[in-house]
Amino acid sequence: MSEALLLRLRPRDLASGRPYAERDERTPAWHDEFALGLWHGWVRPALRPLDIAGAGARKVVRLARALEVEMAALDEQQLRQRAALLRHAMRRSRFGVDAVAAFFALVREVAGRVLGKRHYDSQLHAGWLLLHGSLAEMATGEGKTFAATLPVCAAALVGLPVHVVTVNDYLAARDAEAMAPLYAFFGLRCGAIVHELTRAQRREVYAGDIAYCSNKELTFDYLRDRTALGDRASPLHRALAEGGGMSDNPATVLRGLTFALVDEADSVFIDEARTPLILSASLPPGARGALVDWALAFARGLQPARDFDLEPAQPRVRLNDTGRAAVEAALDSAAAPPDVGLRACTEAVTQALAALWLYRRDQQYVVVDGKVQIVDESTGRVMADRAWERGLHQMIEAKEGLVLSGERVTLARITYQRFFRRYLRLAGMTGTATEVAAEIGRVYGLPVARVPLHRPSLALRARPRCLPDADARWAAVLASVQAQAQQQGRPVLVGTRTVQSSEHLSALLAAAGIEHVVLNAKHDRVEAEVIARAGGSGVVTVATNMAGRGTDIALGEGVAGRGGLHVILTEFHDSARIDRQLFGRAARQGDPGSGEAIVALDDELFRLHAPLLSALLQRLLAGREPHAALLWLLRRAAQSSAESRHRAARAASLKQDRRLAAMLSFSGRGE
Ligand SMILES: Nc1ncnc2c1ncn2[C@@H]1O[C@H](COP(=O)(O)OP(=O)(O)OP(=O)(O)O)[C@@H](O)[C@H]1O
Repeated sequence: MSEALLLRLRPRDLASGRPYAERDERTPAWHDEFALGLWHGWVRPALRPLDIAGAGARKVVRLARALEVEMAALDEQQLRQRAALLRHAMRRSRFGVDAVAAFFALVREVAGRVLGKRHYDSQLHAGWLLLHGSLAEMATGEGKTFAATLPVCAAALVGLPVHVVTVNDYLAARDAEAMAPLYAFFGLRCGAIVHELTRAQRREVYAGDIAYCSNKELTFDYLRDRTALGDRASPLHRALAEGGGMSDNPATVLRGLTFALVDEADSVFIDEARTPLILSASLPPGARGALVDWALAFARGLQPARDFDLEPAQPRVRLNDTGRAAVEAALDSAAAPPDVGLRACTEAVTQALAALWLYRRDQQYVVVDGKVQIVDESTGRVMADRAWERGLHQMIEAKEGLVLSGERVTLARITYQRFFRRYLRLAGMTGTATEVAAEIGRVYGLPVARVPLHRPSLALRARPRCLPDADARWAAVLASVQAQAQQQGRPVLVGTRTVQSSEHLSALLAAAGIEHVVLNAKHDRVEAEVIARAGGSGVVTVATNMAGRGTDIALGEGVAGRGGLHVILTEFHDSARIDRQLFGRAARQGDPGSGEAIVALDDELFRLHAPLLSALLQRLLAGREPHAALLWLLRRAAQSSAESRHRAARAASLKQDRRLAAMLSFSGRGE
């Protein structure tokens, strides 16, 4: 949305408790999407040397630098007065270069006084790009959280409600608390939305100027608002409301989707965009319990290949003709559940097979307090309140011998793709966007722009190693931990892909007498303390992907002199971006640090996504380590196959979401 329109929003358009400002979604025609993909994927990268977006940013940096001395001479009162003037100047000039540069110089000065740190030039550069709705790619550790305060202050000061979106509650609370004093200086109210808050508390936070929140909490709040608004969420009703024909609706908590700044944008826009968010209500389990038990018992008697085909890479399971015939025959027997047709039975058996063969405890889910909780593969975190669809969740509960939760009915659903496109102004930042720039441009309309490094990186990367099997890998990891932590006194972060492997490694470390801490979806309550200690000399931290993104490990006394943090990656992820994020925990902001990958040839990634090549290598190498070039090839093959599968899943999910939305709006329901 253009600045002119954005800045024309009046306070009453942005009040809470009424149908609110958001972009009306129009499904782009295929040729528009194609053209956007071409532009963002090929033309823009080719134009990068001209760096059109960067020209404005560099001018902002230059002008802000020139104002440094002048700003430093102002006292607090004068700084506030100047901020009030610049507020008008930014509005009038629609966030023009001169006004924004002067305002950024002022924020930099204030930050130095109230937070004890001043924005680097690279952060000013990023700030300009973000304010104008780009996806700023800043290397890991360059200080995105702090850079975000510049556009956030500018937008909030001119009266736009700002949502700073991050990937989890821990980061939302941490960032809001750390940055609050800066916002307070300008009289801006900032708060964090975390899972525990009530609706009333949420409304209070959103009513402030700046809300830090996780993508999940924000989207669910939106879905609840849309459900509360019901039919009145349509553009027609909003128009009526603007004419004063509709009363305020206290059931909503948000104040519209005006400006969102999404941290770790590739994680939110891409990795988490495969599954839609579903607002559901629980029905009592009722008669389904009998069907679930029967299907599970029946499925236990079936055999792969004979009765069903397994496709773990998808992941999918399909009954074949023999399996279907067996279900049909079983229906006639006395043990079959009463009053259930063949279709429902076949579906239940298929779900039971998926529960038994595809979903493993401590990998795709954990059992905490008697409940099955899904673990998000890319973030390593529990996705509270999410459940698998179409009875699969209950099937897994039955497999684990837990009390069945009720069947769920969908009240509203939306994918992140459709949700974030509704913001009038959207911006994002991440350390890893290049690979997905085309998709982000096509789907979200966001151009990707790279921000120069503040200081040259001192990261050291050892040659990746690929051991013949998992046991050999763990032995090598143990040896490396001993060498780095015990002999050299460096802190070591070992990243594992699943909860199960983190526990396996933990047992091995304990047996070897190596003191360590574990951070995974089962112990997420201790996260802040674990991270606070993880940079100490000789401290060993074993963590799933929970520590793979956004986590800032501060180096302890004397650690930089010993080489800084050492990161060990024990399994490649489906996407190279996630690997890079894990390595990005070390060597931040010009600190020393290093990383190494120690993987195994029989890792799931290779087995599922490059089965032929990995089998061939296993045969040819017969226990030896592959040459670096061969490992590179294997990794490329597996990761690009996994990524293209995920891309297809995202496209399918978006298509289904649009179809369902069209059906629901046709039948008179909002979402
Ligand atoms: N201008 C600055 N002056 C001093 N310290 C800074 C500055 N900017 C950021 N930092 C510090 O640098 C560290 C890294 O910042 P932060 O965690 O925001 O990085 P990041 O870019 O978000 O990293 P990641 O990509 O891993 O999420 C933090 O400890 C932060 O306080």
